[in-house]
Order: sequence, then structure tokens, then C-alpha cells
Amino acid sequence: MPTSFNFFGSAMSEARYAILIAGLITLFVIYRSVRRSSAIRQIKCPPSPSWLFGNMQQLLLPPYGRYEFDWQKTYGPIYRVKGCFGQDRLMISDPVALQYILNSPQFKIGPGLLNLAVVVYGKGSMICVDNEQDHKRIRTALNIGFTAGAIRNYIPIFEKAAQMISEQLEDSSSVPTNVSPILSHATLGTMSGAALGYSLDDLGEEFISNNIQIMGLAGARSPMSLLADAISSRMPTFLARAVIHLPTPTFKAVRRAQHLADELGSRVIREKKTAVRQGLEVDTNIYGRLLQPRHESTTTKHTITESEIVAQTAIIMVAGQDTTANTTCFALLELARAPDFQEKLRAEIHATMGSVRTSGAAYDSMPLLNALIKETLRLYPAEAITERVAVEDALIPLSDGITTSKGKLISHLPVRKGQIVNLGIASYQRLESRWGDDAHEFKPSRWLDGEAVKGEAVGPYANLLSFLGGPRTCLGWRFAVLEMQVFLCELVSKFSFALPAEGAPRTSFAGTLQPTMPNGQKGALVLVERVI
Ligand code: HEM
Repeated sequence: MPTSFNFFGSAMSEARYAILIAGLITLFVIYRSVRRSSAIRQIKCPPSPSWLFGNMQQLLLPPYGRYEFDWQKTYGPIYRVKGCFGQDRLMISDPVALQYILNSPQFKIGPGLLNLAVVVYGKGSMICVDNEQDHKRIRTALNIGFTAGAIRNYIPIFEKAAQMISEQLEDSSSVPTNVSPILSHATLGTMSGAALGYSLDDLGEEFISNNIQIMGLAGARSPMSLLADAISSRMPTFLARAVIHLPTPTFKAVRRAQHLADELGSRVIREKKTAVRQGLEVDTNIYGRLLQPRHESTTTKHTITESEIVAQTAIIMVAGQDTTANTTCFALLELARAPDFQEKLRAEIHATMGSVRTSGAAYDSMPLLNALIKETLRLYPAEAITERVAVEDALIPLSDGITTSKGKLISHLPVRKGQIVNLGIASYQRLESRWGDDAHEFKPSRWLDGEAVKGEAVGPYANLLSFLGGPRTCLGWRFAVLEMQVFLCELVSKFSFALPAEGAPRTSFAGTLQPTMPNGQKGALVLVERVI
């Protein structure tokens, strides 16, 4: 049967070709990874416990920072770590190098972070938009809701949410209370109010329960998840993104979250457009304001399409939720450890608040409050490590020269296209050369004593990189700072916070830095007592 013979014959030769092509691709991948790592092979590296995990378990599994901060002491602000499957990654906490990477078109969001962002926020969300002009246009449009002036309008929303947190804490006198879910719920509510003009109830039960599930999933990191991340970051983009369609409970919840966010965004836009047609006021929240120019038929280069607005719903709702909630939890935990500072802060708040309560200026005028927020952001940056990849060969400038393992002093770090770079934000914020010998201590007074930091400014706020820097700086940083100011004022003015006997909380890093309870679950247990 010639046909079938031919079929098998051609199938055999196709198989040979496939093996040959697979072999060539493998050789090419090996050549590229050898060529890439040859540029940095002389950068010092801590011993790697295994080829499979490299240093990733040490770096990323709890408690966070156990190895990383020692490595920084031993190897300095530039060193190499091993990723899973023998990959070479750079760890960078040198401020000049960080500034360069964040502002240079030679670096983009790394594949691991991008895949995660596509899964959590959707591929149309601004963080995933690859074209810099489109990214800038979308950011500029959304920024109308995040300027210093715009965020002052949200103070009543923040204050109402803060009072709701207080009401929930009322009944918890002397019982260890996990403030983490309470704060996470509150930060979801403020974003919903500010962006969409919706209350938490308006979001609907399904949205809320799915959000709780997603926040829980985001809190977990295990050896298996490290391997899964490493594999997906090496897959072709289309395949890595197709993973979301796998029929597992996690991906089902994530798919549902994206669907619900899109549905929510579309619903809000429909309602706002109807309101605009009816001549009603819609510009008090971000989505309303985004639709306003359309109503006035204004087309500017900053115009954002309706589908682009819808595609931002997931990131707008979620990016500021646990980041802000966890940072506030860390601030409360640090206050619980420092009763004297807590007492002074309470006195400052009582002396300042009152008739001037709803003014942004009042919140900015409290030195202790703002020192607490800055110090919390310094030691607990939500995105403790972020990832970038070199899209072309680059020469990264350094603050001070570094000595390679061969004893050579270099002032610039050469990297090849494709090199993965971990930006050590938490490490940068503990650099002794920049923050002083007490860089590892929680010490709000450093912000009151004059110069908290030595060296050039980085980042949008307080010389910190907690909100990153450059064109991809956190869109909501002013929102987050004001929200924390309002929440902390309300809570510290009404309650005292102490640590329960269960023991000191740990810190883990799973997408965001989070407080972890003694049972290993995400959460911040504190003893809360009403003071007025
Ligand atoms: C303490 C609170 C927060 C922290 C520490 C924080 C931190 C960050 C960081 C480090 C990034 C950069 C991620 C990267 O490219 O590697 C980022 C991006 C972003 N954040 Fe925040 N964030 C916070 C609160 C918020 C809030 C309240 C919003 C409100 C919408 C928000 C919205 C965004 C958005 C939209 C991006 C993507 C920006 C872009 O790619 O252009 N964040 N955030």
C-alpha cells in the first residue's frame, strides 16, 4: 500500500527532521544561555544548593530575607544567583544600576513577572502593554485619577472605610485579631469607590468571594510553584499564556476573576455613558472622568478606548489592594512592638485632627505619622524583588566599582540580551552605604533627624523604590500613601496595638511581601484595645 508506505516514509523523515530541528533549537538555547551567562560568570555568586532550584528556595521561600540580606553583606549590591535549572540571574541593589535599568529602554519587564501579570490582570492591563507609546498613552489617561489634586477628593472615601475598619475592631478587645483580611477588604472598597463610584455591596457577592479566593491564592508559594514559574517563564509566550486555560481550581478562579473584572468594567462604562447622555454628573470617580472627554468629543493623543478602560479594571481593583493592606499591617505590627512611639504618634494625631480632619494638608503635616509610613515602606516594600530582562546587550553603570571573582575591578556591568535581572528593592532599602549602619533596624526617627538617605534621589517618594521608579512607577503611589495616612490616623487615634503571646510574625514574599502568622498562613495578629 504505497499510500500508507509513503505516509509512514514521510512521517519517518518528518520525525527525523523534527528531531534535527529540536536538536538545533536545543543547541541554540544552550549557546545563547552560555553566551549570556559568560558575560556575568565572573560576578560573585553564593553557593547553589541544587541545579533544580538553584538559590531560589533560599531567596523566595519564607521567611523572606533570611539569605538575601546576608548575601548582600557578603557580595555587595551586585551579585549573581542561580535560578531554577541552572539559570544565572543578577541580583542588583546598587542605586545607580537600579536607576539605569528602570529608565532604560534596554530593559523590560521579565518573563516571569509578565506571565504572572497576564494571568492575574489580563494581557491588556497596562503593566503587560509592551509598546511604550501605548503604555504611556494609557497611563497618561488614567493618571487623571491619581494626581495629587485628584486623590484629595478620595479623602471622604478613605475616612468612611477607616471608620468601617474601626467598627470591626470594636468587638475584638484583648483577643488576638487578624487585621489582614479586614484591611484587604477595606482597600478593595476604597478603590472601588474611587475608580468606579461603587460600594463593596455594588460589586456583588460573587466578585467579593472570588476576590477573597484570589487574594488567598496569591499568598502561597511553594517549591512546586517556583518550578512552575521557572518553566512557564521559559515557554514561548503563547504557551505560557495558554496555561490559564488548564482545568485546575486555581486557574478556574483566576479566569473567573478576569471575567468578573471585565464584566464589571463594561457595566460601569455602560452606566456612565447612560448618565452622560442624561446630562448627569459622572466625573467624580476615575471611570466617570475617563469618559468625560469622550462626551465632549475631545480627541487628544491621550485618548483611551473603551475596551482599553475595561482592560484596566482588574489591575486598578487589585494592584493597590494587598500592597496597601499589607503595608498597613506591617505598620501596625511595628507599632505593636514600639509602645512608646505608638503613644507619641497617638498624641500627635489627637493634637492635629479635629476640625481640619478632611484636609490632605493635615495628613501631610504629621511628622511621626509620615515617618512611620516611610519607614514601613522602606523595610517592607510590597514588591521586595521585581524582575527585568535585557532586550539588547547593555552596559549598566554602577555607583562604585565591583571586584569580579577573578579580582578585576569593573565600573560598568556588561550584560547580554536576554539576561534576567532581579531588582532587589528590599535590599536597596537596607544598603548600609546609603541608609547607615542601622539600615536593618525599624527606626522611624531616621526620617525626623534630617537626612534619612545619602546619595542621589531615586523613586517617586522619600528616596524609596517601594513604588519603583521610571516610566513604570506605581500609578497609585499617592493614592496608597494618603490611604495609609487616613487609616493609621483613625486606627491609632482610637485603639492601642500590642503583640499577642503567639510570637512575632514572620514575613513571606509571594508576589507581595506579606505578614505571616505562626501557623504559616498569611495574616497579622495583634491585640487591639480601645483607647478613647
Ligand atoms: C503600598 C502600596 C503599593 C505599593 C508598594 C505598590 C508598588 C508597585 C510597584 C513596585 C509597581 C511596579 C511593578 C513592576 O513593574 O515591577 C507597581 C505598579 C503598579 N501599581 Fe502599585 N503599589 C501600591 C499601591 C497601588 C495602588 C493603590 C494602585 C491603584 C490603582 C496601584 C496601581 C499600580 C499600577 C496600575 C501599576 C502598573 C504601572 C505600570 O505598569 O505602568 N498600586 N506598584
